[in-house]
Amino acid sequence: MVDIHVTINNKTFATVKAPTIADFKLSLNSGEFVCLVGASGCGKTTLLNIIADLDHDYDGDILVDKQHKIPKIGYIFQNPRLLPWRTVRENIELVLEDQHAASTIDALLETMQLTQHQHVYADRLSLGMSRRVSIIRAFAINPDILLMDEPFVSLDPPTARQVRALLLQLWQHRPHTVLFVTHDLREAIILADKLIFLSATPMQIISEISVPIPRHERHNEQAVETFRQQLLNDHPKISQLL
Ligand SMILES: Nc1ncnc2c1ncn2[C@@H]1O[C@H](COP(=O)(O)OP(=O)(O)OP(=O)(O)O)[C@@H](O)[C@H]1O
Repeated sequence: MVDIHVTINNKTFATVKAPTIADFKLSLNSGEFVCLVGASGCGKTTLLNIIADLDHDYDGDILVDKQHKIPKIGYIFQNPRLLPWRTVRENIELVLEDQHAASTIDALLETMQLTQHQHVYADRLSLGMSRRVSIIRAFAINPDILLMDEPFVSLDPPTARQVRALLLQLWQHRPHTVLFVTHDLREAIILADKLIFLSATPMQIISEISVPIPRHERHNEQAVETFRQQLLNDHPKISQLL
């Protein structure tokens, strides 16, 4: 686990006049679960792509434990991106080379309740199962940081609840620094240590708020709802982002 400091002085796409991101600083403490909440199109995916080193065309830098280096990234997209002609286990094996891979995969499959499905081809899985496989794949490489771009969007509510709970279980067994993008404030409150609310054009941080609800009470819908209402009352700008 590592601390990550992101500075983006300016990110402007060639075809767009105004900067998409400007004067932006974000610090992620080692092992912290941070949720980014911002309106559609404000620049969240652009930020994740810069951190993942998929986009170099910006003015700024990324520091990993105070050094200039590219963090090892686990990137979980909305689309699970599994190879349909490979089984669950084979899709995970693709990202792991070391000799301890088998026991690592066994443990991850068990935590994500996929042991019985490990030999099923990926195109036979439900969306919720595919998302669980993509989460395993990202954790399996033991990344410095996990980037998650709305990974539970379009799941029905009970499946989203189940996958969220399994993700948290996995994260608590194997703590990682996580940057998680969502439009769903309830989801953000359930998952995050810290919420970061973002403005658009250019994308900047409006507020950073720690979630005071203890982890063992996050399943309590009333506690989550009370905090959500309090946030919306205390920070009227937040409701405009959702
Ligand atoms: N390759 C590109 N070329 C030009 N403009 C782009 C490019 N990629 C993104 N943009 C623009 O940058 C802005 C931010 O896009 P981005 O996808 O990062 O937003 P987002 O916050 O992730 O949106 P959403 O929540 O809808 O996924 C948008 O106005 C988008 O049109």
